[in-house]
Amino acid sequence: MKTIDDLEAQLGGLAGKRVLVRSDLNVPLDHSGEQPVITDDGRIRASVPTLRRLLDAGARVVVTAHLGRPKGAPEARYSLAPVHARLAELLDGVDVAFCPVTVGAEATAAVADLGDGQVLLLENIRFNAGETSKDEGERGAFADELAALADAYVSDGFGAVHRKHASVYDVARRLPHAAGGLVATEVEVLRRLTTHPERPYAVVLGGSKVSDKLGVIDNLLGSLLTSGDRLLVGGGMVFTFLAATGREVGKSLLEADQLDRVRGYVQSAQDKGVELVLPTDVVAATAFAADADPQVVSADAIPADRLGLDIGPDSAATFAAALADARTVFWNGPMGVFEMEPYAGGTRAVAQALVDAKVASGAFSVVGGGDSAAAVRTLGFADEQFGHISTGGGASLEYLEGKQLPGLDVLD
Ligand SMILES: Nc1ncnc2c1ncn2[C@@H]1O[C@H](COP(=O)(O)OP(=O)(O)O)[C@@H](O)[C@H]1O
Ligand SMILES: O=C(OP(=O)(O)O)[C@H](O)COP(=O)(O)O
Repeated sequence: MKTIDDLEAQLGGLAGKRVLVRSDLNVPLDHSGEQPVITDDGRIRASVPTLRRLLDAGARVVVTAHLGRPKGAPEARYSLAPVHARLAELLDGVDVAFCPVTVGAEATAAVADLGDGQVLLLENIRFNAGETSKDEGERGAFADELAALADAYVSDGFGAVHRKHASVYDVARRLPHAAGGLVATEVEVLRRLTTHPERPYAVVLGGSKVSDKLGVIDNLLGSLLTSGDRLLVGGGMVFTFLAATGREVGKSLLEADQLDRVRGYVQSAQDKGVELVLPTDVVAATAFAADADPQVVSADAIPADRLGLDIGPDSAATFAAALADARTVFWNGPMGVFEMEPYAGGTRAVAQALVDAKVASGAFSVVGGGDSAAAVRTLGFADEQFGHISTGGGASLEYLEGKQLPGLDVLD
């Protein structure tokens, strides 16, 4: 992949050049108060070194990013305005402007107003249907508009490189381009996770993007994980596993159309000698709320009127034991709704197990994903206690599967 140094050489310097940077600024926001509050600014902080590198070279930096999953039209709760405020604080001493649209006359004028060494953050790129469109023509037309804003493109939004989206993929085909420092660092870690990894290898999966992440298991079992390795499943996706193995899951998250597929995974893990570790107990509540009478119940007997919001204490101990002697661990997706204290125990226990495995046996432990990174930080762990905290969950998983990632392929 070409670096920013290569791009600089190719363009004869970056001073005065308009550089479009795709960052991943998809940070968790707490909307319970009057103003949204960023609960973990890790992705914004991770974007800063590449921006500084470009600003130091005298570039005019246009940043584009998404927040959440709006449906191709503006929605106030997904505005990047709070992210702009934090980015401006982190880029102390730099002029950081915000444009309330992504493309068109207003964006063009805002870019024209940029001076050397200044930054413009464009509003959530997913407010435009062209960004995520499956129609190549529609996506391409939007990418043309984006490309018209800049002289060069830097891909630094590692968390989104598995998406074939206009700002991740198509725009790189239209402008001189390079990988930013964050993408380069993340790819190095992924290479270490896939090239002669020390075993036992453990992958821990959880979170709520169930349909996205269930799909990766097939390939993980076929490629990365071998006999003696472990796959631990918690979070929202576990209920599809419990249901697939004949258990009632009450009102828990369930992907009913994936049951056959998941039965296949269970069989495949058995055939390959990969230990599949599922929870034996669950913290179940009457509603998706902290005060909804959380109770520990057996995973075999989740009451019909309850939903599972965390793995239970016995499961947490089993998960920790399965991680204790692992030499390589990749973890994506919280074990429960860690944002509410009654459902944070499983995530805390898994985080502690990763920390312990690093101390006890020098395990290489990687935590990936926006919410997973937020979870370990808000639960009081420090980045240094892990081998690496990755800004990408789904992106890392797809790489581990051996898949081609559109946003990386296009940079080669
Ligand atoms: N049992 C569960 N039911 C519903 N949501 C869950 C459950 N367990 C975890 N979650 C939620 O999953 C979210 C994170 O999922 P995801 O986006 O897949 O992770 P990441 O951003 O780390 O890749 C968290 O906000 C958490 O509250
Ligand atoms: O949060 C993200 O991914 P992650 O939850 O897998 O870490 C990225 O910003 C990608 O977002 P998307 O999964 O809505 O495309």
